[in-house]
Amino acid sequence: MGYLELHDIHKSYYLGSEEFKVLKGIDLSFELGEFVSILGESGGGKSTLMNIIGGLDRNFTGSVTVNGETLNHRDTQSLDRYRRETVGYIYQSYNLISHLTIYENVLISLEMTTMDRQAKHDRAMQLLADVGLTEQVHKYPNQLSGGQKQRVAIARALASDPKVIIADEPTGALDEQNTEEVLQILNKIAADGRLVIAVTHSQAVADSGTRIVHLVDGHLTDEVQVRPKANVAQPEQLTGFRKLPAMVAYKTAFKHLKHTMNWNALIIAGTAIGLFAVMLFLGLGNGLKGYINEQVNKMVNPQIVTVTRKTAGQTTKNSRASAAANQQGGGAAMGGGAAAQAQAAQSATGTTTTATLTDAQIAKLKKQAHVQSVEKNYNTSDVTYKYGNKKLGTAKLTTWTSNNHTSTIKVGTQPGKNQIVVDKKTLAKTYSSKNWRKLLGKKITVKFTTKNKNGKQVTVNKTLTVAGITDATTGSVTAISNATEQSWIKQYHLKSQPDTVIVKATNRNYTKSLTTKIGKLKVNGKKVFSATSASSMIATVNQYVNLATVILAAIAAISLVVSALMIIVTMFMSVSSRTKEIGVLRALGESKTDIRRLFTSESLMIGLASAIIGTGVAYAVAYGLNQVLYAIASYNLIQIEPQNIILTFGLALVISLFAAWLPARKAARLNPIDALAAE
Ligand SMILES: Nc1ncnc2c1ncn2[C@@H]1O[C@H](COP(=O)(O)OP(=O)(O)OP(=O)(O)O)[C@@H](O)[C@H]1O
Repeated sequence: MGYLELHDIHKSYYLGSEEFKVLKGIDLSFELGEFVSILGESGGGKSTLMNIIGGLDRNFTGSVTVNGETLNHRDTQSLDRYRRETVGYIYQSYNLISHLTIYENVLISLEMTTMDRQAKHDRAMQLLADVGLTEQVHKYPNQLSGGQKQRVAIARALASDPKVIIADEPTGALDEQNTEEVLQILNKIAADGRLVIAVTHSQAVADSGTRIVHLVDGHLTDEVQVRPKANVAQPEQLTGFRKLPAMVAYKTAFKHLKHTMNWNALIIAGTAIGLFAVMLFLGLGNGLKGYINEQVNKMVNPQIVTVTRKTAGQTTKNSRASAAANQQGGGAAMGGGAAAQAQAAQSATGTTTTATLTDAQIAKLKKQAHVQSVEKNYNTSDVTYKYGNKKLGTAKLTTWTSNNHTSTIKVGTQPGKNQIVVDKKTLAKTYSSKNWRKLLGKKITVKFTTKNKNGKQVTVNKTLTVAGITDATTGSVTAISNATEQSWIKQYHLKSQPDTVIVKATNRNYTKSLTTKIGKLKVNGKKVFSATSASSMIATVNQYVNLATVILAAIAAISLVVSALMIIVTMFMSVSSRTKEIGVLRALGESKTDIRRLFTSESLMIGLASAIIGTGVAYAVAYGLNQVLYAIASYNLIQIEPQNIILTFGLALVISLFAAWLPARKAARLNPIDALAAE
């Protein structure tokens, strides 16, 4: 029984429904130690037979037996294994991988063995030394002569220590001297106990082997035993085998990426620009939100919820603001969102009514979860202020609460008992437009008319010390302390119910939920409170900023579609320019998965490089822009956050995987024979 046997092999090609019989019943047996030449005319079916022996062709009838076991041609995996473990190929046109050095060309075959790193290196170097190429190991194939290339191919074929070497016209492209050298090497390989099967139409080449088989018109016609085969004991298998590790595919992909860097650099740059733009817009969105937050929180306390009564229809007619307004027939000069809430609707008759909050309602607010404090806030419109005989102006008077930011006090402090803070623009500047600061510490009189709790008209006329001068961007703030207010209520028997209460949350994180909750609170089945807070305002503004950010980032992301198309084109170009390489790798025993991984990982590397560059540029541009914008806004307006980076890398990953999908699939599905035949 031979080491390798062919039994009744038939093979036909079809052009449409027309059948062309190429092999018409081949029976042949080979022994280890033989160098068999299959001699025949061009078109006689020699290469077809070699592809069947080498496990590249699956569409034939008959069987191939190796070492007593019949090859299962229907099972791709066992064919991959057969090529990986048993067969080594030498081609007429060398078929070296052009972007790998000759050392790497040999190593790629060793990567599917279980040898350790050092052993693989030593074997590759030894094999290259055996074919006289020690000096050339770091050269690329295009830097070698034809004879040298064929010797690299021989070293590669021998690398994984296969039992069978298939050589398809191994000397077809060589001159006489190189032909002689290659034939000597092939003879030595057979003499070492392997089986060498060579296809040739050269009688001279055939004569240098141990046996010649003639293939004519699909039949074996006659056999000539040139000399006896080498008689050596079957050498022990040098190594075990494994599937190609994923890392090797990544490394090979990286080498190819480097090799074609000029073109790939453009693709990477294009994709990086798209990713950079997405990231910058997201960073700008973050920055704007942060800036708005900061600005609003500078003006108002973020823990505060301002609560008033819900509708004018439910008002009581006893508030001081309404009394004053009724008497004097004027609207109050109101400032700030909270104060605006305090003013109820003006009726058609021109009277203003303001709703007040009862003690029971205030108690209900105090009971809510996450409430730290509840302060009464009194607002009185049309209050007249005088310094001596000099009238400073008429303005609303309010009580100082936690909602007033101390940063609004330009000079002085917040008011204590019998003290007042006055607004710079409406009052202090009347005192002196230049030396308005000098009003600080002066005593001024405060006068207004209102109805007391018995409905009687009273005039409040008090002298207070100016403790501070305010300048708030939200509007004019002239305020007394709650202690002063309470003493007036006592002295003049004024109503003690406030028109506004200031609810302070235990933590700014609760402000928004507390605002919503208070707005929904019911007394006697009716919603009674109207609640506003800076947090809910900020949330609304943030919603708009988010919307704008997403739209801008999405527009930028459109450019990524172009990037994806560019990567697809590159990958398709890569597949077609590497078709032969795909055939070689399959012949070496790489599986479809290995080939798919090769292209997918190259595309992923393009995506990854783009994301890294895009992120780097985004950070650099953000830094530069922030330097410029800081001068205007005193804030870093572009803030790239970790989740933006994650999103960008995610996008790059999706794009590159998507772009690689079709080309990698095409590459993996290539028939190894067609791939090897590619020009
Ligand atoms: N994929 C194919 N489809 C159709 N016909 C094919 C195909 N491959 C080979 N043939 C035909 O099969 C026959 C045998 O081809 P094969 O390549 O095996 O011959 P060969 O003996 O190796 O020739 P050469 O010495 O010129 O390389 C030829 O007539 C060829 O035209």
